[in-house]
Formats: sequence, C-alpha cells, structure tokens
Amino acid sequence: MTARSQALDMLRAVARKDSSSRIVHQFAVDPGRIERMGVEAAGLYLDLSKQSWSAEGFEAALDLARTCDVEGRRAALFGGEVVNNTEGRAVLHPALRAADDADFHALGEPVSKEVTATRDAIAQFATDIGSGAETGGARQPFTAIVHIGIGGSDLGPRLLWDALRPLEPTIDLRFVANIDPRDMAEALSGLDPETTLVVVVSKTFTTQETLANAELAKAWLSESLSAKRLPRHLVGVTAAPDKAEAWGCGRTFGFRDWVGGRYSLWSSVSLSVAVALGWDVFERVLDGARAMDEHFLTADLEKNAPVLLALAQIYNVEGMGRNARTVAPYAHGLRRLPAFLQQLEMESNGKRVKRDGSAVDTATGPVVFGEPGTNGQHAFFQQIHQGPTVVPAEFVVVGHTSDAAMDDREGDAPLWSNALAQAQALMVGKTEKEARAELIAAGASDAEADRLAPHKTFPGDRPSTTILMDALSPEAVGALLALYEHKTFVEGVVWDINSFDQWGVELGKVLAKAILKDVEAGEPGAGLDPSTAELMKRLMV
Ligand SMILES: O=P(O)(O)OC[C@H]1O[C@H](O)[C@H](O)[C@@H](O)[C@@H]1O
Repeated sequence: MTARSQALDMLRAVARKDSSSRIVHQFAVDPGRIERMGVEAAGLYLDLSKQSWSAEGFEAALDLARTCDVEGRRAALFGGEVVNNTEGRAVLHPALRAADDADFHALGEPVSKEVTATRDAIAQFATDIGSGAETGGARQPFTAIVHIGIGGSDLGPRLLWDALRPLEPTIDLRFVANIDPRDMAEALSGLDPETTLVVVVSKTFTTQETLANAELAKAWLSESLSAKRLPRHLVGVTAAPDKAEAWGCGRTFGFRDWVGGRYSLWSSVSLSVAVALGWDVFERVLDGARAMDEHFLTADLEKNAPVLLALAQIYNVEGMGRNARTVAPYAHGLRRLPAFLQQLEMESNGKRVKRDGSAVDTATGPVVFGEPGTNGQHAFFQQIHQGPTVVPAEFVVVGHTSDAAMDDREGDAPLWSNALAQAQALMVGKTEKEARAELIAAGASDAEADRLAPHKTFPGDRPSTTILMDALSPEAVGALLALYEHKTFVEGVVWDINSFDQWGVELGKVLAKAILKDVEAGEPGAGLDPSTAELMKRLMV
C-alpha cells in the first residue's frame, strides 16, 4: 500500500468518525476552530470552519496534501516542467501575471520577456483605442467591440467585464459564444460597422463555433467596409497567428501553448476587456492574481488558501461521498462565476484515469453548479436545505459591490446578510421540536403542529465555505480567480490526474462533423444508432 493510499484511507476513516458529530458541536470542543480554519490570502478571507471536518479531519486532509507532495508539484508548475503530461506541455499561467522582472521558463525556454512584450503591446493598443490614435478604416474612433470566443476564450473575459465594467462604459463591449446565429444577431444589433472592432479569440483558431461566428461578423462588416478597410476592424487573439492572418485579421495578439484555454484570461485573451476597462484596471486584476500566486507559493500548507479550499472539497468528495458543490456569489457582477468554475473545475478535474493512465482510485471532481445570491435562494436552495442529498455550498461574499461604496460602513448589508444567514441556516438547521413549538406559538392546534412540523424541520449540519471579498475591486477579482485556479491544481495533484488536458470534449466535436455530413447527404449514415438517426430525420424535415 502506498503512502498516498494510506493517507486517503486515513482521511476516509476520520471522516466516518466526523460524520457522527455535528459541525456546531465541533465549535464547542475546539475553541481554536475559527483561528485554525480561517485564512487570509491576498486580501481575501476564507472561513472553512463550517465544513464537517473536525480538527482531526482537518489534519488528516493536510497529511494527505503533504503525502501527495503538493509542494513539489507546485514547484514543478512554477518551474515550467511538463505538468500537462499528455500534451507534453508546461503550465505557466502565473507567468502572465508576474512582475516585469520575473524570469519564468517553459520546458527550459525563457518566456518572461515575451510575456512583457505582449503585455506592452496590449497596453499600447488599449491606450491607442482610448485616445483615438487607433481607429477603424474610415479613421473614426472605435465605440464598440464584439468579442467572439467560446469556453476559455469567453468565460474569463466575460466574467471580468461583468464584475468590473462601469455603469456607462465608453466602449460598448459585447460577447458572442454560441453558434446559434441569434447570439451574433443580438450582439450586432444597433452597432455601426464603421466604429466596431471585432476581436476573434481562439487559442487554436480551429473552433467551429468561433470560426462560424467570425464569418458572420466579417460578412456584416463587409456590407459597409471595403476590402481594404476591413482588416483594421478584425483583430485575432490566438496561439496560431498564421491561421488568424490567413483568415483576414489585420492584427494579431498571441499567447503560447503553455497557457490552457480555461487559464487564459490573464493573457491577450482579455484584450477586449483591457481595452474597454482601460489597461490600468486590467493591470490591477493581474496584481491581485500575482498576490495570490505569492501566497500560494509561500504560505505554509495549513494556512494556504488554495490548498485548504482544495482539501475541503477533497474531504467532502472522498470522506463524505458528496459529489456536488453549489457556488453562490453574492454579487451581481459575479453572476457568471458558476459558469466560469464549471469549465475551470469540471474540464480540469472531470477525469477517470490518473496521470499514468490507470483508473482513478478516488471520485475526482464533483458536479459544480450555482446561481448568484440572492437569486438561487428563491430557486434551488430548497433542496440544499431539506433534500436528502447533502450538497456542500460555497458563498462568495462581497462587502462592497463597487469601489464607490467603500466609505459606507455597512456596505451592501442587505446582500451579504443573506449569504451569512444561508450559511448559518444550513449549519444550524431547525429541529422538529423547535418547528413544533413555533407552530404552537403561532396558534396552531396540537394536531396541526404535529402534521406540519416535519415539513418545517431543517436537518442542518450542512457544510459550507465562505469567501469574503472586501470589495468587488480589480485586485480582489484577480485574487479570487487565481485562488480557484490553484485550488483546482491542488485537487488534481491529490487525485493524481492531469488537470490540464480535456480529451473528453473531442469525441462530440468529431461526431458533430459526421452528423453535418449526413445532413448534407440528406439522410442518416449507415450504422448510425437508431435513436440518433430518428432524431436527425425529425430535424431534417
Ligand atoms: O480557444 P479555442 O481554441 O477556440 O478553444 C475554446 C474552448 O474549446 C475547447 O473545446 C475546449 O474544451 C476548451 O478548453 C477551450 O477553451
């Protein structure tokens, strides 16, 4: 038996013990719980004390992290080694937000100079668009940007824009991801081609949805612009600049294959956001992420926020068999955080084999879902409170939803008080006896109280994590997203999987092409399964 299996077994054994005592009881027996399970990192505060683990469970989880050599793997990541072993690549998104004098190497090749040069080019482009030095073909300043991309080329930049955009931006930034032409039609509605910049974002520059949408946008521009003026309105962001240029982009911004799509928002993938927010704001996002990198690199494991967040999830999945997690960001600006995390976590850690190709001996990444608070409370939270399946919750709570409100001591209390109340309700619950007493106090008869009390009982003892952000500032948003990136990495280390490939998305892409071929031929191909063939026939009429 390996040391890792032993540590996993130990975690499972302690978790079994923990499941027989309630979280509220843990506070009573462990006065140091808040101190032990609260951690500050890069301006954020994480409260992990409402998780089910006892002090012993917490220690068992830390032991597991140590046994899996999280520190060694972390050094390999930051050292630019082949961390993505199925594609033979380094994984170096931290290099994108490092200080100008940093010296990162990808598989031994120095990369920091190139990163700085690209950053400078983006900054210059953003400044020039803002000042009107960079214009469209008719020398009119750009007033709108259409950002075309999907997956990692969409979710991160979109989140940044939602979180940080001014109420009345000078640049009207719109995003298009879906191959449904309605998405593009809505994005182009009301825009003037003369003053619109189209930014096509695709790491590979081969993604079907993005290329189809890019064609639509090009056709729309071409109705008003001459072939000569067109390239000034088409910018490509890609790791395959030759493809983007051949397609017609007048200008390209690059990034390298050591930046995974879902880890790419720190690169030129966020060009349109950097332009629309202003470079100074985007730089503050990078600063926040860099502060989290430094924390992750230097903090002891027992006070390391990404490590502890990962261990809480591992404890839930491996120790308690809880294979889902709901994320509730209590800020309208973070409403797309669940979607961002679905790609980050489920694409990274939704794996069934270990790094060496053998079957996993753990459950790996859980289902992640969520809605912004308070909206989710009025929808699926019923099940989180009273359903028979325990779903750990994660509350991302913002003291002030904008910098402007920072002088207000209470901040956005009506918003955050709801988050605290939900976490409290999940943990404390309400006994049947309490529910019955309330009913009697409200005038119910004994029989009525007996009948209704079970329905009004909350089992409680349901775990949650709370992440506090003082304000929805660029730095805090950068730190939050970097926190989740490193958390995802740590989980991958413990589960011994490659978090940086995504072969699972390939089969569907290939089959979609084959189905389109059948559509062109006018009938389902021979050998197609009967269900798919029937659906295709019905759609083709
Ligand atoms: O940036 P692209 O090459 O267009 O890729 C866009 C997205 O599609 C792929 O199918 C992957 O699942 C994602 O990881 C990627 O972010």
